[in-house]
Amino acid sequence: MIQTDVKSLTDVLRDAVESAKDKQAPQLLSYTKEIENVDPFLFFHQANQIEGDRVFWSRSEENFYLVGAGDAYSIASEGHHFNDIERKWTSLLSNAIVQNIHRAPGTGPIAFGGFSFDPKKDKKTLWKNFSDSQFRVPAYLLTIVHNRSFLTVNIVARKEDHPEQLHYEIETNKVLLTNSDVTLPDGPTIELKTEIGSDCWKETVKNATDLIQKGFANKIVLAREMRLSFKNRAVVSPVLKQLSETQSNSYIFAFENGPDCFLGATPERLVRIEDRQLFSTCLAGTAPRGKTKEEDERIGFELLHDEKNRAEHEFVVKMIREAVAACCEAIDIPEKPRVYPLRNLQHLHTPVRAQLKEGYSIFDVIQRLHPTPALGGLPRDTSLAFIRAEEQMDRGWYGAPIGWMDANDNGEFAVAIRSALIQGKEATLFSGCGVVKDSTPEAEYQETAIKFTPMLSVLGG
Ligand SMILES: C=C(O[C@H]1C=CC=C(C(=O)O)[C@@H]1O)C(=O)O
Ligand SMILES: [Mg+2]
Repeated sequence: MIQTDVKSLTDVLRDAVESAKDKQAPQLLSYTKEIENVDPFLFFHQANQIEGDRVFWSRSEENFYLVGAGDAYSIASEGHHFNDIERKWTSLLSNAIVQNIHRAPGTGPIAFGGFSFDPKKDKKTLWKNFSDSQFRVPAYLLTIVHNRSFLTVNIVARKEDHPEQLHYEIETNKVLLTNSDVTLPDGPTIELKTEIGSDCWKETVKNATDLIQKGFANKIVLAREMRLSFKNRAVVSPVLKQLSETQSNSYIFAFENGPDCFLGATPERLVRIEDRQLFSTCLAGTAPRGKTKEEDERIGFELLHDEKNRAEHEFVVKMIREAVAACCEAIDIPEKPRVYPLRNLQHLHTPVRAQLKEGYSIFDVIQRLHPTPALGGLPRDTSLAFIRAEEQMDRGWYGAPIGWMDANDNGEFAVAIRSALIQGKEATLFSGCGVVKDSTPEAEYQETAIKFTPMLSVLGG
């Protein structure tokens, strides 16, 4: 990576085109500048007018936002080729010209993307626009961090490009993206709501429970779908804004691929790496929220002491502890979970902290962690084989890692649950639950019903 001194955009564009000519190969240029504060939802909305797809990421408690417009560069593959993606990303960075004096997290060149849950599952047309592994470097990236806004322009310059022309395009797009004189349209209105294969799903839960009781597995996570039809094409920007306003303690994310947009509000962090510190989360075990403070506290207390939910949770802690031990030191995991409240439900939660050992990257951690028994089960192979064979749906990107990484080895991935795939006038919502020996189909059905609500409520439900 060539870090340039402070130069004007015109000058670095000229450098990039010259370099493309010298190398006879495209040259990635990344140029970051602090800008006036911008509303991230308006930026996302306006990004619809820029060629290419959009991405969104936020953690509202931390006032951290990443909003990407257009693709400067993409890396995609069928299958989970973690090493291959990492190699391509590292090689792209090593040849990039970067001007980023601020070096704030999430600024400069970032790769934003995700994975499918299980590349070995038969694919359904629902997910036809998504690859098993797919990352993009947004052409325009808004980063809001510590109450400051930054705009990074990532551009692949080619030998035949004219620096002045590129400059003109960038300036025009910048004006468009940061235009604050727009209002967000309304969210969608539902015409039809269908839960897919509920009876069959309950049957599968029963089969999984039987298998567990016979000792073939400890835990199997099973998911189901709900389909919505809207009156008009759903616009994503107001949905993201509403998610952000209603779902605290969550990551709000969106990844667009042509006419489709996968989005959600997930409470589950898979891994965050910051200055080689690793943070992960064990999240499993669920109960509803109470209507009054007393009822809420009673339900939370019962959840903490409930044998079935504690078992569901412990399988996750055990596996994450082992996975993290393989690539970290100074591991810190509390003995007991605590209650993690969300708007519509509460979970058992155990935070994980560790120090990533030299020679390991965020991809090494993802590869070891995915899928945790919060989405797959235990043992991993047995549960995945069961899901592959018995689950009636294609999870696609639901339940899989989604997130970003920057040029300084920092990054963060969440597990894409509480999510939906919006496709024009339709949306598919996903919800799953951990089946253990004491599970009953009806209780698991109710649990998955509550897990639809974060998405359903912002989609007009
Ligand atoms: C699989 C989902 O949730 C997981 C995460 C937290 C709690 C879970 C549970 O209690 O079953 C699930 O393992 C989902 O929301 O679709
Ligand atoms: Mg559960």
